[in-house]
Order: sequence, then C-alpha cells, then structure tokens
Amino acid sequence: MTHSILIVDDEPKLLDVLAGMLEQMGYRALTASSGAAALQTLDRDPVDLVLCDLRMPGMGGRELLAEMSRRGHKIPLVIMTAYSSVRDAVAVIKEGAFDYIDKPIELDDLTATLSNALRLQDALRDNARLREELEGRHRFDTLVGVSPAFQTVLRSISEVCAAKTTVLLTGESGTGKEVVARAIHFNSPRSAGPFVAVNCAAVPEALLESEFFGHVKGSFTGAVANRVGRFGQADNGTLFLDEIGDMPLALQAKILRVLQDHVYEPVGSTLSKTTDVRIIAATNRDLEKMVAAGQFRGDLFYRLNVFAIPLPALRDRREDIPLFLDRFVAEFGPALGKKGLSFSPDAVRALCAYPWPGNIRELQNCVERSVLSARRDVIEASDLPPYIGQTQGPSGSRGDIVFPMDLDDECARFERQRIIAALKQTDGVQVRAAEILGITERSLWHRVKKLGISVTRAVAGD
Ligand SMILES: Nc1ncnc2c1ncn2[C@@H]1O[C@H](COP(=O)(O)OP(=O)(O)OP(=O)(O)O)[C@@H](O)[C@H]1O
Repeated sequence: MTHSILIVDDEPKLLDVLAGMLEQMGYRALTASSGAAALQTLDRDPVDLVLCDLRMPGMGGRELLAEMSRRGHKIPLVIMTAYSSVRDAVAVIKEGAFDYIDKPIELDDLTATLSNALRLQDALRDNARLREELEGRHRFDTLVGVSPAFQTVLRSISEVCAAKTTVLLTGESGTGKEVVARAIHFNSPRSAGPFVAVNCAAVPEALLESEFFGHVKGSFTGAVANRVGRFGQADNGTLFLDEIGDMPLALQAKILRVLQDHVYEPVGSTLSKTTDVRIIAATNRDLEKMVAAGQFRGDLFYRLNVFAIPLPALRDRREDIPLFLDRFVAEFGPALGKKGLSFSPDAVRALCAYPWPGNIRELQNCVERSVLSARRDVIEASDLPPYIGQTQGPSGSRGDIVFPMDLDDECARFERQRIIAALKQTDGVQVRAAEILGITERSLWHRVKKLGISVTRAVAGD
C-alpha cells in the first residue's frame, strides 16, 4: 500500500523539493502552503502522515496539531524545525506530535522518522481493525498491546474463546498469562459462570488435594467442616491452573482423570462428583523438557497442550511499552493523588531500552514507584530507579555501587542474585531452592513473583 504524506510549509520551494524526495521514496506526496489549507486536504483526502513546519504565518504546527486532534484526525504529525527552536519542538511532542526533524533536512533522518511513524500508524490501524473484528463477538479492551507479537496472541484468544478446548498459556513470569486466561473466560459462552484461579505453586503440597477436590468433615485433622474444592467451585465455568509445572506428580494423575472423565472424589469421600469445567493452565517452565526429565506426566501435558498460546516477553514487544506506560500512569497517578503525570521522552527511551526480565509486572511496579516519588508533572529519566539506565538490569553482576546508592534496590538486587543462583543449582525445583535459602517454599514463591524472576531463565542461566 502506498502511504500518502501531506507536507505543510509556507515556503513553496521547499514544498516542491520535499514532494520530489517523498515521491522518489515511494510515497504519495500532497502539499499545503498553510495550516488552513492542510485542514481542507485532511477533510477531503485520506492521509497517513503530516509533515509540517513548526513556524508558519497564521496557523503554525502547534495550532494545526491541536485542530487535527479537535477534528478527530488520528494521524501522526512530524514537525520540521530549525535547530534554534528545538525546545519548541519538544513541547510539541509533549502535546502529541510523533517526532521532529531538524531543518535543513537530512535524507537519512527523514527516511528513518517517516518509516517509524508509518509503521506505528499501520500497527495502530491493524490493531483497531482487529479489535473491531473481535469485539463484534468479544471484548478485549482491558488488554494493552498493538505489537505484531501481541496481535498473534489476540488472534489465538479469539479463535479459542468459543470452544471448550483446554488451553495452555506459556511465557515468562509477568507476561500476562492470568490476564489472558480471564479474557478467554469472559469472552466465552461460560462467562456467566465462575472463573476460579489456583496457583499450584502457592498451595502447600499436603493441602493440594483438598484444595482441588474439597474434603468431607473429619477426613483429616483440621477438616472441621465439609469443603467444596476448586473443581466444585468452578463448575460451569473456567478453572485456571497457574504454575501447573509445580504440581506434584501424584496430583497430576488425579487432575488428568478429571480432564478425561469429569469426575473426582473429595478427600475422605467414596462418592464421585461430576464437574463441567474448562481448564486453562499456565506455566513459565518448559513442560516438554520436564516430561523428558520425568518431572511432568506426558499424558497430562498432551491433554493440556491441545491449544497452546505462547505469550511474548515484554522485550520482544517493545512497541507496547509506551502504551503500558500510559495505561499504568493513568491508573496509578489518580489513585496516588497525582493527576496529569507523564514520562519525559528521555525517560520513555530509557524504559523502552531496559530488558524487563520481570516483564509487565516489573514495568507496572516501576511505574508505581516512579509515580510515588514524582515531584513534578513530568517524570524524568533521572527519577527512574538507577538500574533502568544500566543495560544489564538489576540482575546484572556488576559489583560497582550506583551513586547515590538506593539501599532497597541494592537489597533487592542481592536477593535476586541469590534466588536465581539457588534455582539454577536445583534445576528450578523450588522446594529444594527454598531449603537452600532457608525460607519456606511459599515465601520463595512470593519473592520470585515480587522480583519478577523467571524460573526458566534462571535455570537456563540467562
Ligand atoms: N496485555 C495486558 N494489558 C494490560 N495489563 C496487562 C497485560 N498483560 C499483563 N498485564 C498486567 O501485568 C501484570 C502481570 O500479569 P499476569 O499476572 O497476568 O502475568 P502472569 O504471566 O500470569 O504472571 P505469573 O506467571 O508471575 O503468574 C498484571 O498486573 C496484569 O494486569
């Protein structure tokens, strides 16, 4: 598809030269010699991008941007400016322009800026189209993301919603597995039924069976009343089995039976109960490897893996980072009594460059923390946690101290290193890692979550 670019400048000569350059680059070039003429063209012609001079008599670039937004033209606008007015250009970016380029215009600059802006514009349009298509049947407006990697996820969700198919969500910790599980449930024919989530790693092993299947009063010490288990609670709805890779082998056999025959017995009962649940399982571990190592039942794996949706790591969908920043700032700002906050372009650049080992959860925590400590309306790069600017991230093994030192960050970094080392040493077996660290398995699980550690990556030594 040929993109149409509208050039707005009051210098007729420059209009001609730029139009020629753009045509040679394969674009369709339209020209306007004033802001008012540009608006007329926009109302008449389909335009993909506006390239506009900042200073023009009458309506300048800034005023044109405001008028475009008022009229609902969601088209990226790139400002052209002489070096002396860079400060104005930055202000225009804050007001919503996509980028600016210096005059005299360098061909390389122009090529890169236009192709970035048009790529984003195409992604936003594709995403809007996809969402419209999906929302004819489903609602996914809670899910943030326009990147190609996330669009694949959205497509998979829409394919699998309507059926009762078992779904396996894979991906590092914090990539949104639970959010996706909820989206599938709430857009399925079972949406009026319950969505029940169980974290298999967080329940003590001795209580797992009762957690899933319930128990009858008196069946063991502490069973003071009958209890409905998660399979009973999720009847006619969806049961989300998070961290399924941490489920002990003995329990895996029992879960498999429910999947196959839809029956189970509460602990201490000989009466079978039937249940109609859809299972969505999630893991950040490599189940196939675990099957090969005898740590996970092959038959259960094949049963769960009927429809797998791999969730991309945040570093593989960096285009979505600015969108997440907007979403989380809009969420935390008012909640923490600070409205109208935003990140400076430098801060956004630093946040986009950071590798986010803890994925969206880590980003969410970082935004919350930045909002908490913000003293002005704009959060600058210097207000971000010190590790953001370091390419290695907080798990890096650099011994040098960042000055001024942030003790909480240093402690978290140390805690992270030790946990990762223990997980590596025990090949990801969390019970053993917890023993080495002298903490309970539950406490380990909470720390892994809090620090955004990926067990798979820890084991792989990434
Ligand atoms: N696409 C998304 N849009 C909006 N928020 C998201 C999205 N994906 C994840 N989040 C947010 O990121 C955080 C982590 O997501 P979630 O708990 O679903 O991840 P997870 O993969 O299940 O993590 P874990 O494996 O550690 O349980 C949540 O607060 C969630 O709201």
